[in-house]
Amino acid sequence: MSSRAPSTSAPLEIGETIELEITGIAHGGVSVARHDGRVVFVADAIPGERVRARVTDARKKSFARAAVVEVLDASEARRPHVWAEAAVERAPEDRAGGAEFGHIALPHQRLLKAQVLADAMHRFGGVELAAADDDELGEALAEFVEAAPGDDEANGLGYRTRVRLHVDPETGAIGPYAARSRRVIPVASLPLASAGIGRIAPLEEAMPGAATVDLVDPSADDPRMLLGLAGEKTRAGEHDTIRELVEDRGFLVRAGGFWQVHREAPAVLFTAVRDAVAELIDEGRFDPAAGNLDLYGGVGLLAAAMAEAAGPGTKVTTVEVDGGATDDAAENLSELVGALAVTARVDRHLGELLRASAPVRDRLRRGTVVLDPPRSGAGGDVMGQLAELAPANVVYVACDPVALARDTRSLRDAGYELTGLRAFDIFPHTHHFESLAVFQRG
Ligand SMILES: C[S@@+](CC[C@H](N)C(=O)[O-])C[C@H]1O[C@@H](n2cnc3c(N)ncnc32)[C@H](O)[C@@H]1O
Repeated sequence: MSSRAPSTSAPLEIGETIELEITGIAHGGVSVARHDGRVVFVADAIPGERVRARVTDARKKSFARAAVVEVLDASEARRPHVWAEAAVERAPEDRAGGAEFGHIALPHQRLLKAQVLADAMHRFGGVELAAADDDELGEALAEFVEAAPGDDEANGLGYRTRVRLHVDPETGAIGPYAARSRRVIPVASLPLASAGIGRIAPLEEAMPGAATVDLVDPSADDPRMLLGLAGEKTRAGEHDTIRELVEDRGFLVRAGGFWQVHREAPAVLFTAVRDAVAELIDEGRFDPAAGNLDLYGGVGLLAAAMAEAAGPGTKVTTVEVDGGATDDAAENLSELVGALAVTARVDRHLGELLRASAPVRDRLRRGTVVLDPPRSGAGGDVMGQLAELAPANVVYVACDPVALARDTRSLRDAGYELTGLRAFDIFPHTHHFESLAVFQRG
């Protein structure tokens, strides 16, 4: 027999306006409140506020969604939104998406991101961030998520070197989607975008027949616009190679391929991985001649960071599913004599390595794996393969804290210890951030 008490929640109607006390932050850029015992995820609020919010989704029994329409008691961290077209003064359905923390002071955004990471690690990873008491934990969390260079001075604006806009199929109008919807919102400006993108963004034009407009502003090339046509299968910019600079190291990248969106993010992550590997070297735990891997390697940025710490002869194989990116990785890593770029799905490649000879398996066991999976994380199957491969160290770069926490649980269950955790605010004014976790085999 079920021991669950019957729900006493009064039904909520979409469009209804309710008053809410905002009690916390959730993963995904929304705050948490309760209404008649039911959880409500609230957009455009800040924990500690009292707001009036319009119900935007009430289909689920367990929770509803709402968006702030009036702030009754404002948080001290509330600021005028950095993007007029995303502000609470607009109707929720007319607010541009992609800057869901733009109404929050930058240091407070970082505190909320640290709370999300700590909560995810506690709930899904079984890891507690250590502190003597709540005050000390609060102070540690406030400093935990590191700012990218220049962001405090620029209030976190003008950093995006990649922006995707969408085309309204009816009118041809161009703009971002509204939050949690596929409605195109025309906007007058893109405050998070770099100046180069600002110059070429066709915000006042119409492009009937196009589906997407990708704007790219490389650090060592001119900005460009890539049009995705409705119904077209090939990805725009698949064959167009551009040049990026990280410190003084050049990288070839496909214009439509993966590259971090924040101007400073490649250098931030390159340095963080280089430093993590340097620490492993100091501890005598890194073997440059071992079977080192850079999984989900893109154009080889993090393999290059590993070699920067351990020397150009470091053996490292970068594994990436996108053949164009691997071609660029081979070129980008060509001066590193120990580096190899392989086009493969990570699970298939690890499957092959698990069938390799005993000496190869031994080299892999002595190795370090850097992995930087997409938002969904590496997942149970790949983590199981990694556990079987049993490398000495794992350096995990993560863009989703919950996926990182789940994969952390898998590694801990396989006998790894989490020995380092950092986080980087490389997506100001959004809820996104990047983490770096270091694990050592026990
Ligand atoms: C977050 S990006 C990281 C890229 C690179 N480490 C960097 O810092 O530029 C993730 C990469 O994983 C690739 N990818 C996604 N799924 C994959 C899979 N199953 N196997 C191999 N690569 C995959 C994507 O094409 C993308 O280049």
